[in-house]
Amino acid sequence: MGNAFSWLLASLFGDKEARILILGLDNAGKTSILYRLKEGTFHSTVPTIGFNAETLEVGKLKAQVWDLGGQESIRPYWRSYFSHQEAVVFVVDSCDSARLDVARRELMAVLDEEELRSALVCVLANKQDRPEAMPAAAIAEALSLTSIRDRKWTIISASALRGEGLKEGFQWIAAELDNKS
Ligand SMILES: Nc1nc2c(ncn2[C@@H]2O[C@H](COP(=O)(O)OP(=O)(O)OP(=O)(O)O)[C@@H](O)[C@H]2O)c(=O)[nH]1
Ligand SMILES: [Mg+2]
Repeated sequence: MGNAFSWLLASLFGDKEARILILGLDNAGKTSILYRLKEGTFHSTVPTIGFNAETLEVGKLKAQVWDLGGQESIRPYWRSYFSHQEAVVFVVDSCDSARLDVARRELMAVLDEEELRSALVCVLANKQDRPEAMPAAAIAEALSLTSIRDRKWTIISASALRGEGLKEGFQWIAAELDNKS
């Protein structure tokens, strides 16, 4: 009852918190993106063992954001976080062409999960500041994004280092959530 009432108030006053997961292979830049958005600066990071969780406010979107470790041995634990998530931000290292196929398989496995069947998908093609970065269109093709038919998705060129493309990704999620409600 208390929860239902506070949710109603939150809806009325536009203070609903979305739940967003940041997923992707190790070294993609997930933690860098989370803290770039949270603090506005680019921090050095260490590989995430477990998760980081922060509340982010991007424009009018307020979200609980979970950044999970992407190492192969940790990926089986991702599914513990899948329930009640409105969106997945899937981060790709645009310079890591050798592992794009692994990234595609991991993304498709995530999209097959029942608990995430209505989650929005925003792919961030990160590290676009580097000269060897593949363009977002090539990454979209390598990830077979056009085969995704059961949900809204987008791909955005991004750089956690320069702070580019990140707000745009979260604003896209906010706009799509507004359309849904
Ligand atoms: N040049 C460049 N380097 C980046 C960018 N984003 C992240 N990095 C670097 O990429 C490396 C990995 O970044 P993390 O944010 O720790 O990656 P992660 O996806 O959280 O990795 P795991 O926690 O192991 O899953 C670090 O050395 C970052 O400094 C970017 O936009 N440009
Ligand atoms: Mg990390």
